[in-house]
Amino acid sequence: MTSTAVATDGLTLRDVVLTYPDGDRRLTALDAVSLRAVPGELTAIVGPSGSGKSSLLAVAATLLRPDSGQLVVAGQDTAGLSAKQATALRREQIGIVFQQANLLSSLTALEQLLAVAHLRGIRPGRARARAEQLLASVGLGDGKQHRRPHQLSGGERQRVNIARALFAEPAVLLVDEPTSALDHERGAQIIDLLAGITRERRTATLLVTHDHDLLSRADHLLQLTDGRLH
Ligand SMILES: Nc1ncnc2c1ncn2[C@@H]1O[C@H](COP(=O)(O)OP(=O)(O)OP(=O)(O)O)[C@@H](O)[C@H]1O
Repeated sequence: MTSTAVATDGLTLRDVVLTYPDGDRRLTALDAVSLRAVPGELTAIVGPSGSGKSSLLAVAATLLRPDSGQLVVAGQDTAGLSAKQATALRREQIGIVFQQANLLSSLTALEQLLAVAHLRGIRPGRARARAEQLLASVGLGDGKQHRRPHQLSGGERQRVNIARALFAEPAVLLVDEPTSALDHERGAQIIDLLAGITRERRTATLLVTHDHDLLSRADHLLQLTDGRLH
């Protein structure tokens, strides 16, 4: 089956069902979930532990294939994609900010971004200029780009994480509990940063969170309960 281009940008899920094996039955983690995240807008999903938030992000990131339903990323229907094609789509169109900044302990902030550039085969000179510009845009311009993770605060590490996710200029930005490891003030700064990035870079941003400050900054707010979206 070949993939079909669909006249829609951002991210669309339609009637997505995801189940996991559960003994001799199946547990329904996502129950006919439909949503649309559009460029330039921040869509937040809130839900209790076990409601399916991580599962939803994993499907949106093409890391898990749903049992049924449709996922469209930047106009590309993912249904017919091979694993290799899905990886290529993820690399080009999707930025993922995980809950814990998964930074490599031996690399400086700048090198974390250059490692991504290397994997993508981007010329070192060009990559460095872009990495420096991106780090400056998330507030890490003043020499902090040469620090290693242990020399940065939790909020600064999260900024590196965000800059890294933006390296490929993704159409879709997926964010998992970005403020969970931060105090109130640092969390608020990260929220401002994500809201600004969404508007300025026109990313279709989908984030899951418990943080009520974050929720108040979202353009759209959806509630997930037992795998169903309201
Ligand atoms: N790999 C798996 N195998 C079996 N069941 C799973 C698996 N991953 C998640 N589940 C179940 O699917 C449901 C949704 O889990 P998910 O991790 O998506 O929820 P969540 O809202 O992200 O929870 P939390 O906030 O605690 O991270 C839960 O009932 C969970 O136990």
